[in-house]
Amino acid sequence: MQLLQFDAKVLLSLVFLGFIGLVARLYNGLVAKPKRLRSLLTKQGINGPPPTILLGNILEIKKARGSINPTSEPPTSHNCAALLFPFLEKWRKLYGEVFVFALGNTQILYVNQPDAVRDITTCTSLDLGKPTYQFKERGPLLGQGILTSNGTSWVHQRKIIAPELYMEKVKGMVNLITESTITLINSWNSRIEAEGGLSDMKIDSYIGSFSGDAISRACFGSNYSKGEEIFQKLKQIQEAMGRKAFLAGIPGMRHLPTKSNREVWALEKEASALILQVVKERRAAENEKDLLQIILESAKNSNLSQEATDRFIVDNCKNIYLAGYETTAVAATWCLMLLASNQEWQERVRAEALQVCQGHIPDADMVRNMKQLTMVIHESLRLYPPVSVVSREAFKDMKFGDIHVPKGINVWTMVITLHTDPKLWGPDSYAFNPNRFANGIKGACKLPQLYMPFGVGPRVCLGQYFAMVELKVLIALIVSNFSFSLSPKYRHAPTLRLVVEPEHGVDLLVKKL
Ligand code: HEM
Repeated sequence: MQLLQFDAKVLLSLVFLGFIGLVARLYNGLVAKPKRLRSLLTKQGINGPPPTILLGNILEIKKARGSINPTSEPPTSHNCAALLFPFLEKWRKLYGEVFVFALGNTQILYVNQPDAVRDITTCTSLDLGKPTYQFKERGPLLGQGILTSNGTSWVHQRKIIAPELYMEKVKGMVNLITESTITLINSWNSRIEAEGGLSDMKIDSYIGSFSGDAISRACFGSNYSKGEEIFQKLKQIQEAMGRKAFLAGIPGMRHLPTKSNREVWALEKEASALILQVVKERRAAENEKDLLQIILESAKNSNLSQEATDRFIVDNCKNIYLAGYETTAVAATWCLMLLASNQEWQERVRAEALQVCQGHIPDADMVRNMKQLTMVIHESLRLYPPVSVVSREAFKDMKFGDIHVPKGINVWTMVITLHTDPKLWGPDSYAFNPNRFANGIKGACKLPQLYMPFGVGPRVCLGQYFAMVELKVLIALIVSNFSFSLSPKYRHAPTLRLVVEPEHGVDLLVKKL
């Protein structure tokens, strides 16, 4: 009995120690392993001063992000890098434009040194590609479409999709985009009328619906309402994945049939089934020339098995949605926030839109002629770039200038930091001043290649023309129909989810003109 009691105590202690060990392992999995990183880099023979190896502690990062104090004042300084990445900004001041740190098991080379940024972002070697850890984490959401693939598979997909989003093709889509915008204008009109001429509204869901509608029309043509259903499913997958984010970081957890994993898998199945249903209907009709049709035809011509063809179609539809929906929606939302807090620019953009469009719905030529609006959009994308970090993984040892990039390391270029660096943009780099773009991007920045809201090089955004036209049509029609200012409800708190977005949304006081 005595022995048994002792055994029970020992057993309990062992269980307890095991539990502590497990917690420590999990925690350790979330923080850096500097020793391993140091030996990895020393083996690669890095020249010059040794890189700084830091403990990228996820808990510290979370704490720093949580300490942002939202304010109701209209923002006058827009230093998003300091708000969103305080730890990286601190290290940058201490260690310069190139250093190494680790985030969990991922080793990251921070590179914001201009020549190295140029060499890395424009590198055409297939040995430098999209980080593979992202596919693992976001597998159900992205699959293996153009956004996540590398090597010859990426080359193949890019060749098919890119020509469909060239400027010439996008010009033919202006009418689709105006249809989506008019839906938004009508719903704002009804709401303002119902609320007695002035509405205090959170604009995010309206802008999100606009962006989803526009991309649905471009992708699925006449089946766009089905496109919206698919798109709702993708949003649900994204939300469900957000809920299980913590567990997803634990090795092996992604594949276990936990409740949250099962939810994601079920949603993924439903989204795939919906996409394939549209494809089936389409095969019967075969008279459309939208993005889905192009993807379909190319899949048909590439001798893939039925299963591989289906996967190719489903993954690329998902990728185009995900690449094009939230990015454009937040870009438009930030731009409207900036116009609401800078009345002078709102009036300038309105005067230009009214003069260029003369009461007509904007067409491709009118869109091209709105110079003030282009300057405002450039400035808005400079201060609030939806994609704040561009990342790559080296698939073999590489060298850029005197920077050695060991195989397996991830390279981060901080777009958000480059966009507001006073050395590149002058002393007013944190201020909203669209005038800096009066002579184009070259006139605005000392090193114009470092202005990269759409990325640069071989993986530059395929949807940049489409996105610019969307933004221009939307803003031009909004300023032509309404005047708006920031609501007292607005709390300025940029936050980083998949993209840089307003944590509490954007509230505007909107009046009909
Ligand atoms: C304001 C809106 C947008 C912004 C700021 C944006 C930004 C970006 C950036 C920075 C990249 C490059 C990432 C890298 O180099 O790793 C990218 C890639 C991409 N974007 Fe966009 N994007 C926008 C809208 C769109 C739209 C509307 C579409 C589709 C219609 C789209 C489709 C894509 C695709 C397919 C890629 C992947 C290209 C590749 O990897 O080869 N984007 N985007």
